[in-house]
Amino acid sequence: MLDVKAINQYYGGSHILRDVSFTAPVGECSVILGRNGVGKTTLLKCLMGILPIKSGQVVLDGTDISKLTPEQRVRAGLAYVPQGRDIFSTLTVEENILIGMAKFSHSKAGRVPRHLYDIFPVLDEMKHRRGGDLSGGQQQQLAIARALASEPRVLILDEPTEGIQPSIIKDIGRVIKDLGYQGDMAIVLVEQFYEFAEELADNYTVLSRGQVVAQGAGEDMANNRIQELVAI
Ligand SMILES: Nc1ncnc2c1ncn2[C@@H]1O[C@H](COP(=O)(O)OP(=O)(O)OP(=O)(O)O)[C@@H](O)[C@H]1O
Repeated sequence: MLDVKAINQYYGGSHILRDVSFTAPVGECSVILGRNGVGKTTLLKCLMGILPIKSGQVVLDGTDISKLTPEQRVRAGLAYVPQGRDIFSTLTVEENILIGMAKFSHSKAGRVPRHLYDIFPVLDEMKHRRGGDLSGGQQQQLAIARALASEPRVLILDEPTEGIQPSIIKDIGRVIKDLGYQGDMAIVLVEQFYEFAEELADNYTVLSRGQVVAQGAGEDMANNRIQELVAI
């Protein structure tokens, strides 16, 4: 379980995140919603240690990881699929996935586990192609496979549907749902595509101007009119 406790973050003098707290239980998809610029990506970067926090705590399975470097957090069990995907375009699909396994010993880190290609068959077909030659949707699948290759306890996804065609959005939704059902990782999903978020959410947190303004169970999102809070 990931426990985020009263995080505060600043860019220079601008107070971007204000006492943001939420819990992401294992086996659940925890959705973070909010309009453009409210601080969602900043929050994820703080969870990963890419940006420092001024105060608050990030607690993974009871251990405070707030002071760890991003690399140490990956070793501790966090995996991050950034907005824009950050695929290495000159490396092959297989090499991109292997980068996600860098935390493992040499013997294990050299081969892509079969189940990742079973989850994303298109990556198996294209494993010798360069990452840069893939479509946007295929790159998103590759970025998720690379994150899963580290066998995370917490999978953190920043807008995985952005710029992706509907058929691949469906595939990605199915994968996220299945990962939740497996029950061995917590999923944190930042998403602007409301219907996709509502479909997957076990619980939700809405941010506005860096603050939590609504929180609850995914099944209550419609009744609580959450879409109105995030409509652009
Ligand atoms: N490096 C930076 N320096 C200064 N301000 C920044 C920086 N990065 C982001 N900001 C500002 O911080 C605020 C939060 O940005 P952030 O990218 O976290 O929002 P977001 O909710 O993820 O938005 P989007 O949905 O557009 O990705 C915005 O006002 C943004 O302009």
